[in-house]
Amino acid sequence: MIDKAGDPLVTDRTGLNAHLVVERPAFRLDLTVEVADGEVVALLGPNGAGKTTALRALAGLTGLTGGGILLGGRDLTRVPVERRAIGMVFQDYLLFPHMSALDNVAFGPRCQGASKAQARRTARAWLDRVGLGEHADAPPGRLSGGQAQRVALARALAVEPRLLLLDEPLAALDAHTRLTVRAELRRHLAEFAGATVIVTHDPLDAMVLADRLVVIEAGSVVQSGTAAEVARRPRTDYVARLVGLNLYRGEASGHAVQVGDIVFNVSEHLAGPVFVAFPPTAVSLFRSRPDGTPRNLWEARIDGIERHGDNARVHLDGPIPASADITQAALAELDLQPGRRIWASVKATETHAYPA
Ligand SMILES: Nc1ncnc2c1ncn2[C@@H]1O[C@H](COP(=O)(O)OP(=O)(O)OP(=O)(O)O)[C@@H](O)[C@H]1O
Repeated sequence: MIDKAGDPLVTDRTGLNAHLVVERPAFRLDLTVEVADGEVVALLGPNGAGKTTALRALAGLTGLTGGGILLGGRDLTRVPVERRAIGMVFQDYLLFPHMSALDNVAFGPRCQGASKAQARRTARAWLDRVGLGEHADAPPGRLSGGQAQRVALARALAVEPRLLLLDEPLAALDAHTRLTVRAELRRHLAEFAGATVIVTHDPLDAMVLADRLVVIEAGSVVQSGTAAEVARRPRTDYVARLVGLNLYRGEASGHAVQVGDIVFNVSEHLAGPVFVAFPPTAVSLFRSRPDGTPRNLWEARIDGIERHGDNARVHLDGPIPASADITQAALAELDLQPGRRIWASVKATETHAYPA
């Protein structure tokens, strides 16, 4: 079978099915990304995890050293960038500075063989859709950050791609613009029929824009699922910090979990290797050792304090690293200072344990 683009249709699969292997001297990316038509998947991960490399490999800008890419059943692995039916939005938008917004958007359809008039009609329709019809003649230099982002999105969508790739699409915007543009982008993504992959550092962008998260660390997928699934059962320190939880590996025996020298009482009944997670708000701090059970209790050293409005996050080191959220009033009352020793405890009902 041959599809419209003249390439062999190798399967009847829909959406994106990719196994990306990119080997470099000091880095190896090896991950599988599956995205259904109409689905938005966010690739999240720390610096250097391989997010951009994965996106560039999907686009054909970085060659694969193994694996392959199917898009709508077509094998794209050896198809050159310009024939991939892919739309891309980069962090800094990469608009052509000497062309008007309209010509920037018309560029893709033109490259696909549309007549000049037809390409401009398509571009105008897209600029109207993103609310920029009135700025069609403006060069990128006369657009605000939010407007340039919308032109970049219109340009990516004007080629009617089957796959949309967004690399930190909101990173260049100030906080206020980001809020509105994020909401608009979500609306456009909901209307887009193809598969979308978005790379972001920002958990909020990921949660608002994506149906599913794929967390990458050191070139591999460490966790994937909906934001709620990932947040509920983080499997690495990075994910735990992302969702604001304290996370430890331990050994469970019934309701007790041994984490180093500390025993946590947990509500779950488990055996063998487990994770124990609890939010910083579940940690209580005391100047002297509180009476009662020695479980869920440890002596720590204050490593640092961050103040946020009425609250403070206290970073603890000692037998286990942990964060505690307390009120500014409690901070003053306990006279907490970096370097000071303190007792920390956490309620069993606020810990959550699950198999590792
Ligand atoms: N062109 C290149 N040549 C060689 N190594 C590269 C190249 N680009 C990236 N790398 C390396 O590949 C690894 C993955 O980089 P990549 O940019 O994909 O990570 P990332 O997750 O997008 O990070 P960031 O969030 O910092 O953008 C890093 O170790 C990086 O130093």
